[in-house]
Formats: sequence, C-alpha cells, structure tokens
Amino acid sequence: MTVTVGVAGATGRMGEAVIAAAADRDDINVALAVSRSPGAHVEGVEVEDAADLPGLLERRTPDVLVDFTGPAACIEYAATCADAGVAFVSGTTGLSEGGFDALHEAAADVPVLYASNFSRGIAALRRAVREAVPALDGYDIELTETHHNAKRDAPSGTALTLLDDIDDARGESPRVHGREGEAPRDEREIGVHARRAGDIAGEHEVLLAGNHESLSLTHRAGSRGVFAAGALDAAAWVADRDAGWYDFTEVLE
Ligand SMILES: NC(=O)C1=CN([C@@H]2O[C@H](COP(=O)(O)OP(=O)(O)OC[C@H]3O[C@@H](n4cnc5c(N)ncnc54)[C@H](O)[C@@H]3O)[C@@H](O)[C@H]2O)C=CC1
Ligand SMILES: O=C(O)C1=N[C@H](C(=O)O)C[C@H](O)C1
Repeated sequence: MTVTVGVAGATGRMGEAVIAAAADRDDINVALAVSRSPGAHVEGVEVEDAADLPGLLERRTPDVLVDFTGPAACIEYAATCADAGVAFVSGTTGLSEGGFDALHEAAADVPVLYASNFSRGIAALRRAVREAVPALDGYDIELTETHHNAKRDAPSGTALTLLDDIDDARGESPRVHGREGEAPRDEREIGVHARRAGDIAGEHEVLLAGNHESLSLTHRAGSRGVFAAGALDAAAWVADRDAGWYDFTEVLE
C-alpha cells in the first residue's frame, strides 16, 4: 500500500530531508509540500503556501501530514489536520505543556504520532537509560546534548524526553542547567548541558558516575536522514489507525 503524505516545513532542514527520504521509498508518495516560503521545489516537489493548508488538505487528501516546523505552526497544523480528518505526525520540539495539550486535543479526532526524536538509536538509548538508572542507584547523572548552531530550543526535545525517562526510573530529580560560580552538586540533581556548534545533526550523552566508575551512554546522529526515515516509518504505520495518541516506540515494536 502506498501512503500519501503532506510535508509541513518543507523548505526547512528536516522538511527537505523528509522529502529526499520519501523519494527513495516505494511505500510513500509526497502529495503535498507546504512552507511559509512557497515557490521553491524540493526534489522536484513544488512547495506551496502553508497559509492555504486547509484547502490543500481538502483537495489533495493526503493520508498523513508530517510536520517539522516550530511550536506555533505545529499546534495550528494539528488542529487543521483534526478538522480535515488527516493523520498528524510531528517531530517539532520546543512545545510548551499547553502545546502538547493542543496535540492531545487533535488526537480526539485523528491519529497523532509525536516523537521528540525519530531515530532508532535514540529509542535504544532510552531503553538502555531506563535499565542503567535503577541498576546504578545513587550514581550522579549528567546529560549533555550537542546540536548545530541554528537550533532554536534548548535543551533539546530529546534531552527533555531522556530526563523524563530518568525521573520515571528513579523519581523526580532537580535539573540544573549548566553551572557557574559557587555551584556545589546536590546529590540527586541532574546537570543538563546544551552545546551549539557547526552543523552537528544531534548528539546526546547520559553520563552516570559513582563508585569509582562511570558509564557513558551516547548517541550520535550522522545525518538528518535517520530522523526523516523514522518519521516516514511512523507515517506509514499510523496512516490507517483510529484517532488517538501514538508513540514512536509503538512503530518499532
Ligand atoms: N523529532 C525529531 O526526530 C527531530 C526534530 N526536529 C525538530 O524539527 C523542528 C524543525 O527543525 P529544522 O528543520 O532543523 O528547522 P528549520 O528552521 O530548518 O525548518 C523549520 C521550517 O518550519 C517553518 N516554520 C517555522 N515556524 C513556522 C510557522 N509559525 N508557520 C509556518 N512555518 C513555520 C520554517 O519556515 C521552516 O521552513 C525543530 O523543532 C527541531 O527541533 C529536528 C530534527 C529531528
Ligand atoms: O533541532 C534538531 O536538529 C533536532 N531536534 C530534536 C531535538 O530537539 O531533540 C531531535 C534531534 O536531536 C535533532
């Protein structure tokens, strides 16, 4: 079965990567690409005006809209998809709690699949973290993420997901974002460090140290292609599901 997708944020780094990845797949057809800077072509696909999204969804009837934009657009497009009966897959980060509430509202009408990171390696890292944290009870934990110099939100969405995983594994811990001056470490705090440099696609390290040993669990994305492939796997998986909230881990089961 071929799944038809629309791509929102089509002229952005991830939007372009998604369209490029779709061009190599037989199971996905890009029926629509939108951006707030229309007129360009990405991999031969014409990019149309995102302001026309409601009408475009009605006319092109994609099965799924894949969104990599910004928080405001993500919330707006989720509601537009809910109205149009189109499944919504998003990897947009930097959403507030209210933003996630809005996505959950859309999930009452259509399938919504959200992931702060669509790489399989991060899914495996999350499993490793959930196992390591209780096994190394009392060890200090520090989390470091490194991204390209154009990333807007910090810490990354993936870092926030990993922090939630750590909280689930050992109870809620205070988060300390960087340290400066007199800053003695509290026993349970998690130091969170966000680095921005060059064109690094995305790196995350969870460091556990204590008892004269340290364990570093690290993931490095070599290109945006890994995120794009995962998002398209998610789109293919969610296309014919019932309305509801879905997680990327379900796609990998
Ligand atoms: N979940 C995952 O696996 C991944 C998530 N991301 C996230 O995806 C998002 C996009 O990342 P990039 O492609 O690097 O950013 P980008 O800045 O290159 O592209 C974003 C695109 O969205 C559009 N956009 C932003 N706000 C908009 C608005 N209010 N209305 C209409 N269009 C709007 C921009 O014009 C641009 O075309 C970020 O939140 C990033 O953190 C990025 C990589 C992987
Ligand atoms: O903005 C990015 O580039 C990335 N954003 C996501 C995040 O915030 O975790 C995922 C990935 O690390 C790349």
